[in-house]
Amino acid sequence: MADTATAPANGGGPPAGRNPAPVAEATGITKRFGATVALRDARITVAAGESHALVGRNGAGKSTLVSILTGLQHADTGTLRFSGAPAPAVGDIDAWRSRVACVYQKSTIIPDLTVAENLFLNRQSAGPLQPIRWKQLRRRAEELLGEYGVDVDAAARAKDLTVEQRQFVEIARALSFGARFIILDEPTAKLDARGINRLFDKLRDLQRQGVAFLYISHHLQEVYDLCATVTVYRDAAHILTAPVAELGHRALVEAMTGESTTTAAEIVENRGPIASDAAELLSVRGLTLPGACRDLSLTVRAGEVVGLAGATASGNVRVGEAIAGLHPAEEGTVSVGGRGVRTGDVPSALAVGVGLVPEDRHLQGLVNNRSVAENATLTVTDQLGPYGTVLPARTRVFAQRMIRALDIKTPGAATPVSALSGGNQQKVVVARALATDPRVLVAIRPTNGVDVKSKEFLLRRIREVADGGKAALIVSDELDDLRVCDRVVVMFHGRAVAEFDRGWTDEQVVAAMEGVAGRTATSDENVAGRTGTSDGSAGDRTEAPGGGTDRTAASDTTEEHGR
Ligand SMILES: Nc1ncnc2c1ncn2[C@@H]1O[C@H](COP(=O)(O)OP(=O)(O)OP(=O)(O)O)[C@@H](O)[C@H]1O
Repeated sequence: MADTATAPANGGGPPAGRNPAPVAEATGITKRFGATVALRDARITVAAGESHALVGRNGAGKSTLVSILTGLQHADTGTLRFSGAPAPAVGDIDAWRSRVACVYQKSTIIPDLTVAENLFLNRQSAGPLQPIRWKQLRRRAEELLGEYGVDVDAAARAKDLTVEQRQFVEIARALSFGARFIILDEPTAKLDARGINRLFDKLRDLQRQGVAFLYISHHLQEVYDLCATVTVYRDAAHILTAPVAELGHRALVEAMTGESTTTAAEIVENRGPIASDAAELLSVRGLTLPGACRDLSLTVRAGEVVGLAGATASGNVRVGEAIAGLHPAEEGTVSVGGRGVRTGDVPSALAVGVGLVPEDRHLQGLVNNRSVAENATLTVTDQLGPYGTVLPARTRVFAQRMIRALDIKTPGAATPVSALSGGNQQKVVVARALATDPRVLVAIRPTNGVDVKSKEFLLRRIREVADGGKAALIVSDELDDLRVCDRVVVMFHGRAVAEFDRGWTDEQVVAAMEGVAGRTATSDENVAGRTGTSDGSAGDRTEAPGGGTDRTAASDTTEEHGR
C-alpha cells in the first residue's frame, strides 16, 4: 500500500525561515523499570512543523518515551533538547509545558469544571492573592478557542463535551502555554470516522501554523494519511526513521514486528460458508434499549463470527453490552442456546455462557492495582479452589496458561496489571473473557490499542472460539475487526440497516455505517435476511450499496484501510 502512499500535501517539513533546530531531539535514551528495559539507547528527532509518527508493537517503549519527552519520567541515560536548548529541570512544570504537551487517549481535563476553568487551571487570576475575574476568564477562553478555531462554548461543563471537543480543548490549552510541539498518543481510539476526519483537519491546520506533532497510533493508515516521517521502535530500541512516502505498508509492518505478518482478510481466506443447519446460539429478538436501539433482531450460529458495525451513535456498543446483561431492555428478548437472559442482569448472562470483552478496559475491564493473574482470573474464581476459596498456586497456573495462550508481554503473573503496556492490558481483558470458555463471546472493539501483530493474534483467537462450535459477536467500527467475520450487520441510529456476507468492500460497509445504506435500502425497518424481523421471520436481505459483493475488491483494499 505505501507504494502508492503519498506525503501529506503540506509536506511536513519546517516552514521556511524558522528556527532549523528540531523542536525535540532525544538521543541515547535508556530507561529501566526493575528488570524491564523499556528503552535501550533510543532516539528520536522531530523537526519544527513536522508531522512525525512513532509506531511499534505493544510494549515497544512508545509511552515510556512520551513520559520522558513530557518530563513525567527521567531517563536513566541520554540527552533531551527542545529547539536546541537542554530540557528544563525536573519539576519545572511551566517550562515543560511551554515546550511540549501530550493529548492522551484518556482525557486529562476535569469534568466538573467549565471549559474556561480547564483552560486556565492554576492561572485563573493575575497573581496568588488576586481575585478571579470570571467574566475576564471566560473572555480569554473564548479568544483562545477562537484563535485556534475550536468551536466549543467556554462556559460549558467539560463533562458535557464529546471526546473530540475535549481533545480540541486540550490542544488549545497546550498551545496557550506556548508549546509548538504536541504529542498525540492514540488520539483516535475513541473517535468515529467523522471525528477522525475533523481531528485530522484541525491538525493539518495547526501544522500550517508551524506546530509539530508526534503522532502515536496502531492504525497504520492514519500514519500514511497524516504524517510525513515515521520512526519505528521495536523491543525498546530505535529501528528506523524514514519518510512515510518511501516506506511501503509491508516494510513498515516488518520493521515493527521483525517478520512478515498476515492481514485480517487472510485469516478468513478460503473459508467456506457456515453450515445452514448450524444451531442458532445467540438470538436477539425485537430488542429495544432506551436511547440506543429499537426493535432489533440478530442471530449468531454455532461456528459463526458476526460483526455488529456502527459509528459512535449507532447503538451497537449498547446492544453488545445488553447481551452481556449490562442494560435492561424496554422490550425484546436475548437468549443463548434457547435459554433466556434476564436483560440488565450480568449473573444471568454469565450463567447461560456469555463472555464479554468490554469497550473501555480502564473503566470496565481491569482492577489496576491487582496482578495480571488476579485480573485474568476474575471471572473464574469458582474454579480456583474448593468451597469458595481461591488458591494462589492454582490462580498462578491458570494465569500462566493465559499469558502463554495470548502472548501477553509481562515479567510475570504477579506483576500489577498497571505496569503493562496498553496493548498487553487489552490482552488481559480478552484473556479474562475467554477464561470462562463462553458459548457466546461478545467482544467490543477487541483490538483497541493493540499492535498490528497482536491484532492478528487476537482476531485469530476469536475465530478459534467460533471454530470450536461457539458463537462470537464482534462489536466494532474497525474494518480489520470486521474482516474476520462471516457476516457483518451494520447499525445506524439504533437500527440494523444493512448486512453483508464475506467479500464486502470497505466503501460498502463505511457507507452503511454513515447511514447511506439505511436511507436507500431499509429506511425504517429492521434489516432482514439472517438478522430476521422482530417476529423472527426472514425478510429480504439488504442490497449492499454499490451492489453485490466483491471479494477481490475487499482483499485488494485490505492494506489500504486501517479502519
Ligand atoms: N511503570 C512501569 N513499571 C514497570 N514496567 C513498566 C512501567 N511502564 C512501562 N513498563 C514496561 O516497559 C515496557 C514498555 O512499555 P510502554 O508502555 O512504553 O510500551 P508501548 O510501546 O507504549 O506499548 P502500547 O502500544 O501497548 O501502549 C513494557 O514492557 C512495560 O511493561
